[in-house]
Amino acid sequence: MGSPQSFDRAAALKEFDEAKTGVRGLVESGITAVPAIFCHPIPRLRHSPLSSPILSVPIIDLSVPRSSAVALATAASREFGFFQVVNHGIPLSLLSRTLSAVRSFHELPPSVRSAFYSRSTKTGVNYSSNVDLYRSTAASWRDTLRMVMGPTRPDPERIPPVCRAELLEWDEHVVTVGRVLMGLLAEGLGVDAGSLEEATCLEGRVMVCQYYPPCPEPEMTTGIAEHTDPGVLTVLLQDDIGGLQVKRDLEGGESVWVDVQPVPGALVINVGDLLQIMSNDEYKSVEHRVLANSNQEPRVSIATFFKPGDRGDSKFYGPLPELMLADKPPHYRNFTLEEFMGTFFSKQLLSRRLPNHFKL
Ligand SMILES: O=C(O)CCC(=O)C(=O)O
Ligand SMILES: [Fe+2]
Repeated sequence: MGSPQSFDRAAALKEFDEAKTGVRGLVESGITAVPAIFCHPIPRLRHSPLSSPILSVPIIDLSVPRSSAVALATAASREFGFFQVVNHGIPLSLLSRTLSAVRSFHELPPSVRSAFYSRSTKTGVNYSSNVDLYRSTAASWRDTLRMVMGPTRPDPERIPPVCRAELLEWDEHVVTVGRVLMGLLAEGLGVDAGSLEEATCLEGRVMVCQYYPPCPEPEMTTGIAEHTDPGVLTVLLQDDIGGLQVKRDLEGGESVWVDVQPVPGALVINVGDLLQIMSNDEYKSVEHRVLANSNQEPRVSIATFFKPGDRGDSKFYGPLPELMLADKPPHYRNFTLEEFMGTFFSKQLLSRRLPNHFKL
């Protein structure tokens, strides 16, 4: 039995969820304070302008000679776990068109967008607020349209018409960039450039179209709580609002948050937990978060999480076998993708250090 307080919270979560219009719906209703279910009890997890102005995430020009691109992407993945890329080959007009289409979806009239609202991922497309709503200590100021784009795409009819063409086109371009990046990062490990693609890492794709409405009390909550991404690699398109921060460890055990400054035309790339494991800790999957939006305008971002498409129960993942040839002991045991993702979904975003579950 829960205490009266926890009963109230459960009821409030249910009421919010059943309205089916997300955080945007609260803002549309004219609220001027952040409801209790979003208030973070731990001040350090709230919005805090503690970012370091002197550190920044590396920006890599993909039009440099390949050997330089390998060296830069590899160094950034080892040290930061995050970098931005420019001259990636995706037409710049598509970046803004895709972001606007996603914004249009989240700003559809409540009765139209609520038809897509669901916690079920069965159809491969669902709109909801807070993937971990019923598991987290505090909800975050964000709504999400989520699509499983691979290994098989959803029935296009399931994708909201207002952003359908743009997201399907976006997915194609993201795969092209993903292939380039996985090639660079595999080469940087000293294994065959096609190793990650051969491990089907381009095939499994989940696209999340995030919408961070303006928040009346941004210091009370978060846009997305600190977490690492479970997959292999994340390709993120963000608009010009800002708020994404990456944790950077300093010498002496301290850490600071570093802003991922919006750079026009750039994509943000980060290493996920599976790539940290497959690279046997050569590359780092790093904690990041998004502050609750303190601007007047909403923030929009689109993340594609790449993960292996091969999910058979006889297919095991772990440190790349080619890496183990060089007499290095593996840091992780092998596991199936089902076991890996099961561990991911059993946790709230905040508490996960997924690779630790598989450490030897
Ligand atoms: O919106 C962003 O900038 C980041 C979102 C994110 O980290 C995620 O969806 O995993
Ligand atoms: Fe993330």
